[in-house]
Amino acid sequence: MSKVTVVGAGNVGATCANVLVANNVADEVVLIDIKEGLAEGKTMDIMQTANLLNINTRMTGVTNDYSKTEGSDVVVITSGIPRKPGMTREELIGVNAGIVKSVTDNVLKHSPNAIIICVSNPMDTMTYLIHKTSGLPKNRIIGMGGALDSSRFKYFLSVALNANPNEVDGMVIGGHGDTTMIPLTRYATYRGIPVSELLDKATLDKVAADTMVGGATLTGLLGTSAWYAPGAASAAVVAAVLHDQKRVIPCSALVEGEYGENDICIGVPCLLGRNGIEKIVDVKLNDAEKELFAKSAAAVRNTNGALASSL
Ligand SMILES: NC(=O)c1ccc[n+]([C@@H]2O[C@H](COP(=O)([O-])OP(=O)(O)OC[C@H]3O[C@@H](n4cnc5c(N)ncnc54)[C@H](O)[C@@H]3O)[C@@H](O)[C@H]2O)c1
Ligand SMILES: O=C(O)C[C@H](O)C(=O)O
Repeated sequence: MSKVTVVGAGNVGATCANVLVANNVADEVVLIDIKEGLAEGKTMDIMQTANLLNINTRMTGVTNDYSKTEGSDVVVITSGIPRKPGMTREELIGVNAGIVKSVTDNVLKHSPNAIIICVSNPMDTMTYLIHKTSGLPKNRIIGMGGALDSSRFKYFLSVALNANPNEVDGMVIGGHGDTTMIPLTRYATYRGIPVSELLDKATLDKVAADTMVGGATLTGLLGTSAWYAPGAASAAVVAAVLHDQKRVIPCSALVEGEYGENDICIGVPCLLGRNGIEKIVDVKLNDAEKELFAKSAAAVRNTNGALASSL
C-alpha cells in the first residue's frame, strides 16, 4: 500500500493531487488544508472524475486533521502564499517560513518515515529550513523546482525548434529564482543533436531568458503564480520516488561539497528512487557555468540569511 499526502489544497496542491490520482500513482492520496472544507471539496470534485478517467486511487480530503495522513510514504508541501505580479518569490519568506515549519512538524508526527517534497516558495530556502529544523537525513528532503524549470526550458526549446516537446532534452540547475536559474543550454539536445547546431545564439539566449522568468511571466498573465506545470512537476517527482524510477531530475538538495558548495539547498541533478535523493549527479560545468553556479549559490545563501528568526 502506498500513500501520499499533499499539504495545501490550493492551485498547486490540488493539481498535484489530481495528476497523482488521474495516473494512479499511489494507492491512497490525502489532501489536507487549513481552510475549512477546501480539501474535502476539491477531493469530491476530483473523485467525481473517477469513472470518467478510470481512477483506482482512494482519495481523502481533510481540514487540518493530520491523523488522516498517518503512515504516508511521501508528503508534498505546497502550503503557503503564492506571489502576485511584480513580486519576487523571496518576498514570500516571512509568511511561508512559519507555515512550512509548522506543517513539517505536524507531518512528521504522523509519518516519521516519509520523504518530504517541498514546493512552497522561496523553495530552496524552505527546503533548507526543513533540513535545519526536522533532523531528517538529507536524502529524504527534496525541493521541487528544477523539474518545473527544466520542463519550461524544454517547452521554450520545442517552440523555437517547432518540435515535439517530448523529443527535446535539457536541464535547469541552480536556484529556483528569476535570476538564479541556470538553463544548461550547452547540454540541451533535440533527438540527441545539440540544440546549438540547430538554433542561433540569439534564439538560444532568448529561450534561456524566457525560462528563467517563466514563473514571473505566468504570474503577470494569471494574477497569481502558475499551477498546472508546477502540480504536474511535483507529481512527477512523487512518482520517481514512489516507483523507484531512478530518474535524474534536477531538484533542490543539500550540497556538501558537490558543485563546490556547502550548507545550502540548491538545484542539482538528482538520481531519485525509493530512498529519495539517492545520488547527486556530477555534470561537468565549464568555467562560465561554474561562475553562474557560484553566483546562484551566493544569492540562495543570502536569502537563507532571512531565516535566522525561524531556526
Ligand atoms: N517550487 C515551485 O516550483 C513552485 C511552483 C508553483 C508554486 N509554488 C509555491 O507553492 C505555494 C502554493 O502556491 P498555490 O498557487 O497553490 O497557492 P494557493 O494560495 O492556491 O494555495 C495555498 C494553500 O495553502 C493553504 N495553507 C496555508 N497555510 C496552511 C497550513 N498551515 N496548513 C495547510 N494548508 C495551508 C491555503 O489555505 C491554500 O489553500 C506558493 O508558495 C507558491 O509560491 C512553488
Ligand atoms: O513563479 C512563482 O512564484 C511560482 C513558481 O515558483 C513557478 O515557477 O511557477
